[in-house]
Amino acid sequence: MKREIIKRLPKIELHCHLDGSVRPHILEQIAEQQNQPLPWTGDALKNKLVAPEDCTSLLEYLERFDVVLPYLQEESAIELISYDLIAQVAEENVRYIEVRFAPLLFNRKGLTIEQIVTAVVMGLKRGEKEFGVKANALLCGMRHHDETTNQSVVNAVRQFYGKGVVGFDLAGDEANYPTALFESVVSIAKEHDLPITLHAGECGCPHNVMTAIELGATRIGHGIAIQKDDSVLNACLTNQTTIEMCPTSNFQTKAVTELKDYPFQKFLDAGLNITINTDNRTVSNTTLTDEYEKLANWYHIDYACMEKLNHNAVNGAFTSETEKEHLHAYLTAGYADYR
Ligand SMILES: O=c1[nH]cnc2c1ncn2[C@@H]1O[C@H](CO)[C@@H](O)[C@H]1O
Ligand SMILES: [Zn+2]
Repeated sequence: MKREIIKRLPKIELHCHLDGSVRPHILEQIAEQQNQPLPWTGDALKNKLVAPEDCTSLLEYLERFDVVLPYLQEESAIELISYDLIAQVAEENVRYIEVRFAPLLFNRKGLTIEQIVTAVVMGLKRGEKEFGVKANALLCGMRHHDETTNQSVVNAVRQFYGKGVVGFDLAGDEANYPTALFESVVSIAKEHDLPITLHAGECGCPHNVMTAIELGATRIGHGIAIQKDDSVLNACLTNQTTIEMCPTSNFQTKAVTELKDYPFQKFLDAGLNITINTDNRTVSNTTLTDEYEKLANWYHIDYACMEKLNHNAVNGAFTSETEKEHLHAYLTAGYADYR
């Protein structure tokens, strides 16, 4: 399987964090504009932004975000990284992307949640117009934030729903903040019929996935721990839950440590609606092309399988039925010569 072909084939991405996908040269540009030059350049800067080779946990992985966040507190910077993410994915023919971020990590200098969300949506729309990639935003509550703070994120999803924002997510430290703690916050999203995808099953706990489904999530971020409990796997099958797998990230965060324990083939054979994603392009030092290339090397998947994974992503996407029809048709045409 040729990398150039994988790169060129149409792709859909459902799980990509904005703040984990800031290219080093863009961060340098922002730092200069803000008169807070970075203390590192070149490889030293990259090493600060990318999760370490010997990363031991999700918490250690998440420490990487501390480097970029101080620079993402102004509207122009937020707009620029959003636009640049679309530029990045256009290069590898991602046709539709859902970009997620936690608005209340960008308010250290006093920006309101409306200003923050508007800046992201403007950047995504500018990218959409220039590169022809459809982009929608997902707003993340953070597990370490209090209930009132996370409720204001759900309110922002309501306010911006259909105006560039398409759903709610919960990100952050799953091991110390299990999904059940967020019942009331997620219920508000559910009561208002807002689409929900939750990070769950990234830290060894299958019951977090079960709780997420019970609370109304139709998609699960990572879901690796589903392999530990057949009742959870069956619940995912019954509910046709979409699973957003992120192979590189899953090894870095130690959701798995050995290839033999990675559940891609198991999930595929079981008939789960799995999709492939980058999670964080910079922190995980990856692209969607890299992720598919890894799967091709590890599992010898063919182009037809890649096409199926992308159709799964369209089915799980939080977009209109008309848009989904267009995306399915685009995929079908794009893979026609490679089945
Ligand atoms: O794999 C992950 N699991 C849980 N949380 C994550 C992951 N990647 C990024 N974030 C968290 O989501 C926030 C909003 O984008 C990031 O700031 C990071 O803290
Ligand atoms: Zn994630």
